Amino acid sequence: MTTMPDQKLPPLAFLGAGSMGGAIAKGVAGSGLGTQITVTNRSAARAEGIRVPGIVSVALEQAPTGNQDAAASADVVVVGVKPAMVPDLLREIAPHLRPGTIVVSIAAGVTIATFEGILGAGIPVVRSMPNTPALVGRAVTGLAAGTTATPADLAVVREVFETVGTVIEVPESEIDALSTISGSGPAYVFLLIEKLTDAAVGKGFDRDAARLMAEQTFIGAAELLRASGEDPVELRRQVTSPKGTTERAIAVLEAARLDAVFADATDAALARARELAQGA
Ligand SMILES: NC(=O)C1=CN([C@@H]2O[C@H](COP(=O)(O)OP(=O)(O)OC[C@H]3O[C@@H](n4cnc5c(N)ncnc54)[C@H](OP(=O)(O)O)[C@@H]3O)[C@@H](O)[C@H]2O)C=CC1
Ligand SMILES: O=C(O)[C@@H]1CCC=N1
Repeated sequence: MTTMPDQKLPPLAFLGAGSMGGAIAKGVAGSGLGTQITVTNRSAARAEGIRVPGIVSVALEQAPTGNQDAAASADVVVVGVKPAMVPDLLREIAPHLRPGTIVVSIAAGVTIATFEGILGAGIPVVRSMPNTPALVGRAVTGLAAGTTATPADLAVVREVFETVGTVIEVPESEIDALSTISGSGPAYVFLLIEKLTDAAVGKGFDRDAARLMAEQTFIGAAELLRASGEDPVELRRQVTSPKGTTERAIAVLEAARLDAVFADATDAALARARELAQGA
């Protein structure tokens, strides 16, 4: 480790600055914990979008050895490209990693065995599954240690992800299932907001008013859940006046078997993670 005395985190490299890699990098940079963060990205346009204080952003269009250089100078390298691109990227950086450099996966489906098979025994691997609220310090990240990652390696990666939210350590066998809940979860929430907004438009509100009602209701409910520490079942009960209006709406939602819908949706995500593991 080459952590400077005034730095809380080791030097980090993020290879691939898309929705997820970019959100973590920006979230870590915004956390105020001084560290060296290098981010690479294939296109200059997206590299430009990540050029914020605390981040050195490198576009491969302009610096073709950017991944190799970033990998060589970091203690923790986060691989942020699409699952299908992971093997090629690992083969590209493997000769340039210093022994002991921790390589962190954020890729859906791709196994630790795939990482370790390409990187070799001297490179500890940690598999993670974050989510995009990392950008605002509210991620949920699952972490699973590879076969040669030590507790100290895992602790370093935990520290990085704790700067952008909550960390849950799980065995690798549970990472895909966790991904179907928290990895994909923000998309489910945004879909529900979209649908509630559409319902408001259907009641005659203009789209701006509809969005305000739907979005602020979600944000307010989430904040109430967080601040109260109450069970969501109890908070729902408090809204649902006996013989009132909410009771009727909830009855319709329950009749639509939301439990089965969510079970099916998360099963579909799990099946896709297993396809991705096969390189599909
Ligand atoms: N999106 C999410 O909510 C989550 C995503 N993940 C995982 O994160 C990974 C990335 O997904 P996501 O962020 O959605 O995808 P994006 O397409 O948004 O990001 C991938 C980024 O990688 C860049 N890139 C492609 N090839 C290279 C390369 N060789 N070197 C450097 N950069 C490269 C792309 O650049 P350009 O577009 O400029 O060509 C792009 O900006 C995936 O493995 C996914 O499974 C995990 C949890 C949640
Ligand atoms: O959709 C995906 O494949 C990634 C993994 C979890 C969230 N986004």
